[in-house]
Amino acid sequence: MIEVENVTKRYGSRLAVDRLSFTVNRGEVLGFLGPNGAGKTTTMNILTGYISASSGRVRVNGLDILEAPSEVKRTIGYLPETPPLYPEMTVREYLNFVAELKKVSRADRFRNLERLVDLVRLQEVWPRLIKNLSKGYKQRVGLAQALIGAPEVLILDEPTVGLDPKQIIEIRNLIRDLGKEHTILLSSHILSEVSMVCERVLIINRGRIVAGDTPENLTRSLATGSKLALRIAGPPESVADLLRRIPGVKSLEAQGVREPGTIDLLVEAESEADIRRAVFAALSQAGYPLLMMRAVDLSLEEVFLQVTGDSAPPAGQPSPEREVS
Ligand SMILES: Nc1ncnc2c1ncn2[C@@H]1O[C@H](COP(=O)(O)OP(=O)(O)OP(=O)(O)O)[C@@H](O)[C@H]1O
Repeated sequence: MIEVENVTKRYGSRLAVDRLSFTVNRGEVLGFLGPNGAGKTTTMNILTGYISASSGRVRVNGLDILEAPSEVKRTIGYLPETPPLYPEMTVREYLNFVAELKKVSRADRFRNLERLVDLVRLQEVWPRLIKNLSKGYKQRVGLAQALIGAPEVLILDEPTVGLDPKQIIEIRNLIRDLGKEHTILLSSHILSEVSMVCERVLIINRGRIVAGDTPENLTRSLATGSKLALRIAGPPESVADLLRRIPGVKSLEAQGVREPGTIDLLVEAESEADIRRAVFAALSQAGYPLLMMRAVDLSLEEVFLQVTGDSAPPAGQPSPEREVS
């Protein structure tokens, strides 16, 4: 649906996007993840025809953006980071105005807008001035303007930035619903957001793609060995000695005491080794009750930091844990 081939963008001597190539398949929700200044907005502006690339090629639905700009623009709905709203207009006036700009025929306009208002849930604020709306509603109006003219592709630049937690959940749910009928490219620097909403993620850093896969595969492929979080009732020294002797155990890390008389440990296994049964058997044989065992995945935060060149995840950001027993 979208083919980006070797796209480079320079601002003077600054290289914002460096030989970027990727495709977005029809019906896919693709996350575009990267730190500030990575080149996300620049890429999106090129895809939507707002700015031109210094070199490279973009095709949407088989059409080259430089050869058929109007057709390509009709296929794409764009929600820039700051939606282009007119504060002195009511929601109704503004969306009618956008429909006019996008040359939606008068006959289709009413039906188009009625459906949109339903979809984006704007009924309540339809007659109100845009300047008086909350940030969450303004973002919905922004989404509605992107959806006018029924484009197949939606390009959303940081759609939840500046929203409160409730508004963020609402907008994410809305994007997930829109993903059923649209091809979506969504940029974000919030890792949990892309893993919740997107089927595939591209991580971009300094204008280049440094990783791309499903969120699950990214976390799996970069994991060096599996980790287990354990809580065991028993004397810390003896428990640690016992665990160290189990074949396949690579390292142990004390996690402190969270329940009196118990010890919490993080056990890292050699790559591919499944040590769960051996851990259970050794502890039960020694009479040390195993109170908790969880597999600990590499978080998307850790993947992101690995591929963007930082060495460790920020302090106080533990990996999400997955219950296995
Ligand atoms: N109009 C411009 N003139 C000069 N440099 C620019 C311009 N727009 C962007 N840049 C630079 O290009 C690089 C990529 O910027 P871009 O806005 O695309 O990144 P981003 O990933 O969207 O970042 P953010 O998450 O902060 O919006 C940055 O170094 C930025 O300073």
